[in-house]
Amino acid sequence: MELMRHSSSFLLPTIPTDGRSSTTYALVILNQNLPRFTPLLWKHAQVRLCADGGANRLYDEMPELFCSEDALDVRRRYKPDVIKGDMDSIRSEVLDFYTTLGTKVVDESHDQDTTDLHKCMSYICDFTPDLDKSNLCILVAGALGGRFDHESGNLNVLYNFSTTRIILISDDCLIHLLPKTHSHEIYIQSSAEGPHCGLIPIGMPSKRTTTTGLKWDLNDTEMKFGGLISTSNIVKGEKVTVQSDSDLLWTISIKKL
Ligand SMILES: Nc1ncnc2c1ncn2[C@@H]1O[C@H](COP(=O)(O)OP(=O)(O)OP(=O)(O)O)[C@@H](O)[C@H]1O
Ligand SMILES: Cc1ncc(C[n+]2csc(CCO)c2C)c(N)n1
Repeated sequence: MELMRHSSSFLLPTIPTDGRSSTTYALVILNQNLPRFTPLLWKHAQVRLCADGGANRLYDEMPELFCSEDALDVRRRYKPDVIKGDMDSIRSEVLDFYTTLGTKVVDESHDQDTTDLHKCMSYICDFTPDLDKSNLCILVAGALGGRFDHESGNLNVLYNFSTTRIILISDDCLIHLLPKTHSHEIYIQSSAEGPHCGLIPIGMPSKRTTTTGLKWDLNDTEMKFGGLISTSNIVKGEKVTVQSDSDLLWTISIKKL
């Protein structure tokens, strides 16, 4: 079975080069509290999108993260490449502001069956020919901690685009999918994340999951909703390994620095 490596290097000020081909990051900003480290994610990303009302968050909340600076200067500095969605949440002054700066706007108000995040994923996957997708990782800021229907829709996108690396991020934690097609090595950035973590079998039960590197490791253990799921687990060291017969969600806390 092929090995998949994971590392939250995007939480670090500079991404270490380890000899492997470097990751290309894309950033999607959602309509939910902007995580305090969004400027770091922005710096690492090569393409930046707002999902509809996510543009309001960028416009309103980015200046709050740079409170000693002029708000207009901050807004001009953080100009998204694309705003895409059904455009029922973005305010007209925000749309006008970014359109004038040259942001591309993709109005898909005709599609009322997919979420604005889903629309942004399709854009990154299908309409960014210049983006190197050989090692692409999509960071989604503001994906958790709000309405449960939206949170569930955001999780569903991990399954809709299960062959793409996607990381859902809030101020408190991150979540990504560990596909059953691979065994997984997760390198813990202990200055920025942990120790609390979880392995969640959403979608279907797992008959057998085996881990190393956790305080409560699983050893060919069954996990299912209605039975055992691994919450409030703790990472012990630098590396966690996971192998499972089911897709699992990996979640880990983000440290308040
Ligand atoms: N409260 C929330 N919690 C988590 N994610 C959210 C929340 N609100 C919005 N999002 C995410 O941000 C994206 C854009 O949000 P926006 O408010 O523009 O969506 P919407 O479809 O217009 O919402 P609504 O259901 O209120 O009409 C959504 O597709 C979703 O992924
Ligand atoms: C079964 C079903 N439930 C809800 C919606 C509504 N919906 C889902 S995504 C979306 C767009 C949000 O920007 C809307 C309105 C639907 N179409 N089908």
